[in-house]
Amino acid sequence: MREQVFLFDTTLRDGTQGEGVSLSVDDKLKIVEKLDQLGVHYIEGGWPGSNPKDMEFFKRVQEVNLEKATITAFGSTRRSGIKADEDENLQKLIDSGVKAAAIFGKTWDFQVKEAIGTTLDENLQMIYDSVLFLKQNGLEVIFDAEHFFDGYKNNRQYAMEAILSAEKAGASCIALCDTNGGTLPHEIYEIVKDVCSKVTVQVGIHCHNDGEVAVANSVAAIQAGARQVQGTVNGYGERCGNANLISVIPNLQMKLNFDCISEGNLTKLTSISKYVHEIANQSAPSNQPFVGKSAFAHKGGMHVSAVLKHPETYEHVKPEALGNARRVLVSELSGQSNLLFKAKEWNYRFDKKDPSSKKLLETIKEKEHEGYQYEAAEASFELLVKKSFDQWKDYFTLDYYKIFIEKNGEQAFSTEAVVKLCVQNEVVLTAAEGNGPVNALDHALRKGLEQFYPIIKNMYLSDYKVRVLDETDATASKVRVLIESSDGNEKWSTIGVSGNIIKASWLALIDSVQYYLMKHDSEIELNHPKQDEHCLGVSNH
Ligand SMILES: CC(=O)SCCNC(=O)CCNC(=O)[C@H](O)C(C)(C)COP(=O)(O)OP(=O)(O)OC[C@H]1O[C@@H](n2cnc3c(N)ncnc32)[C@H](O)[C@@H]1OP(=O)(O)O
Ligand SMILES: CC(=O)C(=O)O
Repeated sequence: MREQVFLFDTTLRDGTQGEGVSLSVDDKLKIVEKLDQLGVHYIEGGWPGSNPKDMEFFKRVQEVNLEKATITAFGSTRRSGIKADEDENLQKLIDSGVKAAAIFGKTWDFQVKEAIGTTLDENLQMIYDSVLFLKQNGLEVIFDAEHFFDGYKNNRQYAMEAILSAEKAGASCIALCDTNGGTLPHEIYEIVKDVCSKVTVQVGIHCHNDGEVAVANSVAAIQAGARQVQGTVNGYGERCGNANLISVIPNLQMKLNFDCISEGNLTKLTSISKYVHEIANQSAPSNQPFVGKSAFAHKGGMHVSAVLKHPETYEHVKPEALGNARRVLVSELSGQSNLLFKAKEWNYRFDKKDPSSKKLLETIKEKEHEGYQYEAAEASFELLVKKSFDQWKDYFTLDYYKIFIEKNGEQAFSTEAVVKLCVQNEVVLTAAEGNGPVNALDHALRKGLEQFYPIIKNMYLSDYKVRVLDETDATASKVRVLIESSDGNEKWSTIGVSGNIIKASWLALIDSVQYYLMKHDSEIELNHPKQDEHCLGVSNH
């Protein structure tokens, strides 16, 4: 039978101790609902004794209907020299209206003396009194044994006395904290095993990631007998963060056969991770294990060839089990298999032996050598594929463009672009102003095209990035321009490379427009008679 591991999420408390992470009450409430839907057992919402925001959270969360999660409030043991019922922090835990509290207490003798400046005996009494007081007021109490592993290594007897004091007072779980995050998995395993043989209540684990082993440490603790795991979504937390529950859960559930959440809910991990990154305004690392965009992205030709035969050749778990997806990247490291995968994705008929597919691979490698990077510009890559397979259609051709930049005395810069195109057999000459040369070109191009293809009014540039490819050539360097475009529903990326930034931008810009028109070809076909040779102009490229 699979054993249950209880999940204790502290994204809303320890997660917000991470630099740059700040959540409003509304943000916290939204995350609570997601965590509950995932099947998390305890959600630590904050520290009521710390600030009015957390107090408001505990008030408002009472109105949220939760299926599974127990909302938990965080605090510390009573201050030294006062009684538990005189301690404001403990009182606020009760006032917060929660059913469970997690309080931290010192278990490292050095910290008792140096950080809180009291005697070892008084600290044991503080732990006992505080747990008992909360219990007597009807709360379930989880005792966070702060710095437990450092304490155990320094003075094992005292560290054990501290947690036994919490157990004696009625704590339901003793969560062993690697507060400084410097302990290694083999030490965690040994120490947790020893503790599990000496306490009768549930043992939990709370790891920080300073040695970059918080997930491994959490897993080791569960293997040694702990049954509650504390951590945060995406590993946010003080300094280098906490154990990332988004990785801990699948490791425990898919590899070690523990139950953490229901099997079906594993597929929610990718969307929950993204959701929390979004709300916390953090960029999602592409290489985040299990759920990142690159977690199942195959680039090397050898890998793709094998993955097409058997995905498990280069995947440790199935991406779809986590709500993620397999991707194949195209680059100078590609083989025919990468193209085969992409062609299938886009419904092209593709034969590895076809000379045009070999030619396409060569073109990609040459272009990448020039500075193109197709893995970041899939729309440009798809256009390249279209060209190779003679499925290309020029929706317009360029005769010329001219750009005028004027700076006149005190006046601000003014920029104007003139574009001459051939569209549907008609010559079109337009001019437009813009904030800068690329913006002016964009406006002039659209002005010329909108009358023929009104649909392009829906698209806009959502991002524009320039990268200097060889900075040793200073202003003569080649640049790579990446443009991201959107129509509010879809996003697509295109690329241009040149020694001239305007030309690189133009190449990326026309790819973006060509791509959008190609994708909506069925909607514009009627307005698109065949071009006669008269007006073909020069190639866009
Ligand atoms: C390992 C962890 O992550 S613990 C959680 C850490 N998180 C936070 O600190 C965020 C929230 N904190 C806060 O809002 C504030 O620090 C408060 C409101 C809790 C306390 O603020 P202040 O009263 O101004 O105290 P301050 O933060 O300066 O110092 C902490 C005090 O708590 C005492 N203390 C620390 N740990 C404990 C403990 N386990 N039990 C009792 N007292 C403790 C310290 O000795 C110190 O008291 P002192 O000033 O008499 O030396
Ligand atoms: C309690 C806690 O957050 C820690 O010891 O790291």
